[in-house]
Amino acid sequence: MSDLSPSLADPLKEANEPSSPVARFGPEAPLLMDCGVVLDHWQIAYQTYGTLNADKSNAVLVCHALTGDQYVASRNPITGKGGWWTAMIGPGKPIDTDRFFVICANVVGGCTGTTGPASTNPATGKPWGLSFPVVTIRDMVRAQAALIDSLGIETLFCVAGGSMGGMQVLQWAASYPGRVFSALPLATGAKHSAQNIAFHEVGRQAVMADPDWRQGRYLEEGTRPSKGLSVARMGAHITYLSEQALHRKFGRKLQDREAPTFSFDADFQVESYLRHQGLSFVERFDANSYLYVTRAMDYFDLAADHDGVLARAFAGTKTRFCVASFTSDWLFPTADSRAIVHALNAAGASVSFVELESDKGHDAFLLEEPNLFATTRGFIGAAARARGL
Ligand SMILES: CC(=O)SCCNC(=O)CCNC(=O)[C@H](O)C(C)(C)COP(=O)(O)OP(=O)(O)OC[C@H]1O[C@@H](n2cnc3c(N)ncnc32)[C@H](O)[C@@H]1OP(=O)(O)O
Ligand SMILES: N[C@@H](CCO)C(=O)O
Repeated sequence: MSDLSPSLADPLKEANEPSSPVARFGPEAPLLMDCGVVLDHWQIAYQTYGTLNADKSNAVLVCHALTGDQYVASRNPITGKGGWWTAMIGPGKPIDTDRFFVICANVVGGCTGTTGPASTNPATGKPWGLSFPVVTIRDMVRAQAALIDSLGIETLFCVAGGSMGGMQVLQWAASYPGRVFSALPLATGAKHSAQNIAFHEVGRQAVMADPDWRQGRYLEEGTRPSKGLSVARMGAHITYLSEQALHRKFGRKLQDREAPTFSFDADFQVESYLRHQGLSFVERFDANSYLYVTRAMDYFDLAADHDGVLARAFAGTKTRFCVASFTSDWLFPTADSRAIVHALNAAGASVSFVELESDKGHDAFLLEEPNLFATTRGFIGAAARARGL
């Protein structure tokens, strides 16, 4: 397996050169959003890696998760860190940029260059804030389709992503069935569960309870609701891990001390770790974007868009699917993936399914998981042969 699991020891060393540094696409056509608003002026920030072939048949669209960005396989200029999926994408890697043209775009509502609540509303000259229209997963995908059109790509060879990225993969397959040759939804679901909505609501309330949030107008008022956003991330981060992973990493070990301090300082390593996750998050993410993007996930319910029957979302599909879940993922448990697979089978789709053994929880899809790399390599390789690539 060692050739399938590139080292993550130095993510910057692993980072690739994007073929489109800081590309921005500002379409002439307005974006019609599910909430009924028409966004006249908008843009998408995206990165590409590898080379588009002559007949434009080798494009892989990678969709990012909740707080991801377009820097999927190259240095992120905001954090200075390597891309979030450098283990998966690059020359010779499971999504091989020597063969495929990889595109990754920041979602609408996001905060790394694509239009979102922190962008300026041209009508007022001020940040949109909460006057930005509520975004759905389908809006994100509609915007990506405009980008893909602009690149002259009719059919994507593959659409891949985990978590909220996986929701976009499913939405792509449902909205544009003729434009997706293969689809790789990972650690995801066809709807957000009540428990997941509940966790998101706790996070949003933490943001909105911060007095520096200023009813969403903090950019105009020169404040930042860092404390609220940090607490939101701390809570959410627990859901991305697992009990086993927390025990393995930290157990009940104390942080830089021999004994409890009888205070509310971060005595335990796990407390110090969560504080670090919260603090580093607020340096790279906008609080209002957090409200909008979590909401988009909450609203996602693909069956509801098809008379309550998920299989109808995939009726007549020719797309080849590979669905994967992780054993320790309690945020998007294997049952969620099975529901997708049942619907795909009912729709007569070509689908394979794998439940990957891992104790790393939901975020396992972001980590060095040799079995995930092997699955991806195998699925993409077979699809490429079927596509004649
Ligand atoms: C698909 C997408 O779109 S990507 C989405 C956006 N990106 C992410 O969500 C990535 C952020 N998430 C993470 O980092 C998640 O923790 C994981 C699970 C993916 C990473 O897992 P791992 O690589 O195992 O890292 P781990 O969870 O141990 O965290 C390491 C960090 O915690 C810090 N840390 C570890 N122990 C402690 C401690 N006791 N006290 C304080 N900080 C600590 C490390 O210094 C390191 O900090 P750094 O990231 O600033 O360098
Ligand atoms: N930890 C990842 C996945 C969450 O689903 C993120 O923040 O985007």
